[in-house]
Amino acid sequence: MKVAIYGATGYTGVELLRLLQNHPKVKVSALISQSQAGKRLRDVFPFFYGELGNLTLTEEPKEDYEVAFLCLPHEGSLELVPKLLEEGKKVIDLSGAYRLKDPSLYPHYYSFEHKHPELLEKAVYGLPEIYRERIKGASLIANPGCYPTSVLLAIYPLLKEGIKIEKIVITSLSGVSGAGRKPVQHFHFPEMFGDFFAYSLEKHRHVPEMEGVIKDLYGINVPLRFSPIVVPTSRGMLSSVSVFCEKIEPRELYMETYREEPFVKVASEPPHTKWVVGTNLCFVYPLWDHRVGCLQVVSVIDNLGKGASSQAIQNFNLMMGFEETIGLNLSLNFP
Ligand SMILES: NC(=O)C1=CN([C@@H]2O[C@H](COP(=O)(O)OP(=O)(O)OC[C@H]3O[C@@H](n4cnc5c(N)ncnc54)[C@H](OP(=O)(O)O)[C@@H]3O)[C@@H](O)[C@H]2O)C=CC1
Ligand SMILES: CC(=O)N[C@@H](CCC(=O)OP(=O)(O)O)C(=O)O
Repeated sequence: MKVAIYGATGYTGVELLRLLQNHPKVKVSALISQSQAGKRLRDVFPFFYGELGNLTLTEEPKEDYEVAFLCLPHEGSLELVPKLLEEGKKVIDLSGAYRLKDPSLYPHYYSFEHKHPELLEKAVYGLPEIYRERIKGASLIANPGCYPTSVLLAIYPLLKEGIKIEKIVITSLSGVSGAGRKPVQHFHFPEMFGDFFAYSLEKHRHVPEMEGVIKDLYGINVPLRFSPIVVPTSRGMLSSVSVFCEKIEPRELYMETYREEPFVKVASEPPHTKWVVGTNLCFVYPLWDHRVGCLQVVSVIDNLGKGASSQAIQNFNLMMGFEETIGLNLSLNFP
């Protein structure tokens, strides 16, 4: 299966290439790059060698291919998706440009008018543990954001079971690679090293993304309080999700929900990000707090893995009718 990567030199693009190198059904046939066009991949990233390293980055694809992975800023994907679909390509978009169903949310949360609202209905939200069947028939996948992946997997058993929920309070910690490769002053090494801080407390585009899935599964809106925090590590994400809900004994429900899932594991102690970095795994750890009377769920993922590129490959496998786990049997670096 020939694939093209758009935005090949960004963080999610490079991670995708790292993983696709070992995918037995994939041949990367086009690497699209604006900033590095004309160079070989190995000239930009010496750790890619062999056939892949010798591929030249180009502004437009030179060879035909069947599936496009878009590792672009939201605005870039917004423009490109309709064109690729018209050409008959299947598209996996890692940006947020097609994640929300309601186009009227885009000006507020993304600062642009959505020019292709008809495609929002067509796009399938690519969280396999929830939408596996829809993904299999899709031609456009909106790959989820990293925070929503960690949070939705932490609460999915409750939504599926119809547990009565009053409100959800989320605190999520992310490594700096979540912000992408483009330099920004407050992520500059001397400022970020030894520092961590909350941001976007009043408005983050992942709130309507999570709310949309909750409404779809659960039928009603649930108030969400979301606090993202960036910490001075490169990769990894930990979400602590407090769910004010009817009293439950969560362990069996979580074990039952995820028993057959290859990538979601129920931990028996609070999980670490070092358990997942470099992999497509998510660990969830549910705990009923008898004192406050709420459920706390801690989840960990790699923001560039299950939060982006390896999840995109899981979606690709499903879309193409391959076994869901191929190319994703990944080992991590511990410690
Ligand atoms: N980082 C993360 O943890 C996650 C990111 N995402 C989403 O995935 C997408 C890619 O993210 P990520 O790889 O981190 O981003 P990066 O900033 O690291 O890379 C994006 C790449 O897109 C290309 N590009 C094309 N046009 C532009 C432009 N106008 N401005 C900047 N870059 C441009 C560039 O590559 P080139 O020059 O080669 O064309 C750039 O390196 C984004 O939409 C992001 O929101 C989703 C989940 C997690
Ligand atoms: C640390 C950091 O800045 N993280 C990013 C999340 C990246 C991600 O998942 O995002 P998209 O929705 O952009 O695809 C942020 O909060 O904007």
